[in-house]
Amino acid sequence: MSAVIRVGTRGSALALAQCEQAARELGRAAGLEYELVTVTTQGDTSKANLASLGGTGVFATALREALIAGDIDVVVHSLKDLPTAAYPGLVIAATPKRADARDVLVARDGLTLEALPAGSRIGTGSPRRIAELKAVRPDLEVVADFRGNIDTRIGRVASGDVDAVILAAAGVDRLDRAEAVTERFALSDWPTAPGQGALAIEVREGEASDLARSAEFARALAKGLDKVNHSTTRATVTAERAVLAGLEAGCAAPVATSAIVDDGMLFLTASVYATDGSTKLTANHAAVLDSQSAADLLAAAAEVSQRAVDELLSLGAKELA
Ligand SMILES: NCc1[nH]cc(CCC(=O)O)c1CC(=O)O
Repeated sequence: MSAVIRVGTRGSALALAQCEQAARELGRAAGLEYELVTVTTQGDTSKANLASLGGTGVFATALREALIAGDIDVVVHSLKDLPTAAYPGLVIAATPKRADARDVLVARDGLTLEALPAGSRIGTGSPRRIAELKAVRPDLEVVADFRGNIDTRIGRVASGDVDAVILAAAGVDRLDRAEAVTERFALSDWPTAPGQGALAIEVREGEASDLARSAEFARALAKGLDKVNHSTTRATVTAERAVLAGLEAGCAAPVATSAIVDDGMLFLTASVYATDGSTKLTANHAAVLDSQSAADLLAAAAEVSQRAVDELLSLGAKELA
């Protein structure tokens, strides 16, 4: 079959690298060729601080509009940047196997967070990372007006502009910059953003619509999406995002959640921070998995996230987030 899957992506180096990898897997699984289609989003062009843009969907909206219009067949998103609210007419059809969900430190002279001298300047604009940092090292100085792509951010350490930056391991690894990392923070004491390190492949709902190019193409694409979906990743990110939705918080909120599947159980840790790091509320929950079936995993995800939301709300998360 000669049909080509048109895969929409942002144009940043990271977006292109991760999209290329996901598209290659999807093409192979579907038995179809693929091409990348770059779409510029508001998050790419705006100079404003991401938190002040409202956070929700600044990277996703233009891609989603192109998908609805039928200009592309699928979109590869960083799941972390996708608002939790459903987008009418679109569904997340696959979440490929997640990369490293941790945050990392890139510091001068090989330093760890503990070894950085008091007063060191740390670059990050993420309210979650600022709150987590202030909770453990209130003596460091946060440089919060800090944007730019991953190479730029790492470059600001090399140039001495800041002493360290905090980044997502997945982004650094995907861009082959792991050599710059001086510490990877354990998820158990430094949980990260819901969905961090995971990709979401989004499609139009009910691909039988007249936008689909042929029934045969739609069937091959659906089969490929099913194959690249990783059910453990799907369950863990579903649990994490359900916490964010349950707290009615956005992706810029100081909410950190990390779920893992280990030893026949699904574990979830969820924390809500006061922006200044002075208060941290944490809920830890686990559910036993009867089997590793997709349905079982999703049932466990729903259960642990509901329990975490209930606990965080009863602890007063609404007043903090
Ligand atoms: N908010 C920007 C963003 N969106 C996804 C990633 C990294 C890759 C990922 O989490 O999948 C990053 C960069 C960062 O937070 O350091």
